[in-house]
Amino acid sequence: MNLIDTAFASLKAEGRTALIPFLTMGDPDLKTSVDIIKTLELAGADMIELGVPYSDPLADGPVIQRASERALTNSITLKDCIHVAEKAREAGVNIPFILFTYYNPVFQFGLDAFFELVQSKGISGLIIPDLPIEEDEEVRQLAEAVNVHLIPLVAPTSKDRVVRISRKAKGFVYCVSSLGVTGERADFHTSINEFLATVREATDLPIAVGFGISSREQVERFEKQCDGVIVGSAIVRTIEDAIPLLQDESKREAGLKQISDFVAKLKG
Ligand SMILES: O=P(O)(O)OC[C@@H](O)[C@@H](O)c1c[nH]c2ccccc12
Repeated sequence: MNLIDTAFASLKAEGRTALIPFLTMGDPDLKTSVDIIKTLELAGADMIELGVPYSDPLADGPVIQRASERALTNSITLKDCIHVAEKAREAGVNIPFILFTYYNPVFQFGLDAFFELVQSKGISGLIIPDLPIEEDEEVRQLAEAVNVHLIPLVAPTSKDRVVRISRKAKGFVYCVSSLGVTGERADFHTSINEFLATVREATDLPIAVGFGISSREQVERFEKQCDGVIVGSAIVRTIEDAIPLLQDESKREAGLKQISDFVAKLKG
C-alpha cells in the first residue's frame, strides 16, 4: 500500500476531505522548510505537495515564481528538496508527501538516478505538470517500480483526454479549477461543476481540486464535490509575509504561528 491510498481511505471513512497545502522547498531556506512542514501537519494538513523550485515555472503565477526565485538564490537543488522530505520524516511528520517538480530538473538529474534517490525517502506521490500522458510511460513505470504514484493533472479544457488520463492515474486525479497559472482567485472556470462531475465519472480514484483556492468558503465549496483541496499560492504568500519573522530566531515561533493560523482557518 501507498501512504496516499491509506490517507484517502481513512479520510473517506471519516467523511472528510483532504487539505493539501503546497510549499516551495528552500523558501526561505531548507531548515525552515522542514519546520514549516511540521507546522502544516500540526495545523491539519492531510498531505503536502513539496515543490521543487525551478527557474522557468511556466504554470506558476507571481507568488510561486517569487518563492522559486528566493529558493534558487540559495541554489537549492532537486537533491536538497528530496532530503527535506527525509528530514521531515525524521522529525516525525507522518502525512504523505507528494513531490512537485517540472520535468526539466528530473531530466537533468537522470530518470534512473532520480527514482533511486526518491525510493525510501518518504515520498509517496509525484506531480510533473509539464509531462503529458503521451510522453510519461517511462516515468510512470519507474515511479510504479518504487511505489510512487504519478498523479496526473486534468483541466476543464481536457475534454475527452479526461478519460485517457484518468485511466492511467494513480493516487488521485488533480483537477485544475481554472485555466491560466496558479494564484488566488475570486472565482473559477464557468463549467467547474460539470468538469468535476466528468472527472468523478471517469475514475474510481479520489479527485482533488487546485488553483485559486485561498479561503475557508472556497474550501467548503469544493469539499462537496472533491476528496481533496489543494492550496498553494495563498500558503506560499503567508510564508513570504512571515519570512522577516522566520529569519529572526527570537520571532521564528511567531512566524510559524502565522502560517499555522492561516492553515487552521482553511481547515475550519
Ligand atoms: O497556487 P494555487 O492557485 O493555490 O494552485 C495550487 C498550486 O500552487 C500547486 O498545486 C502548484 C504549484 N505549481 C503548479 C504548477 C502547475 C499546477 C499546479 C501547481
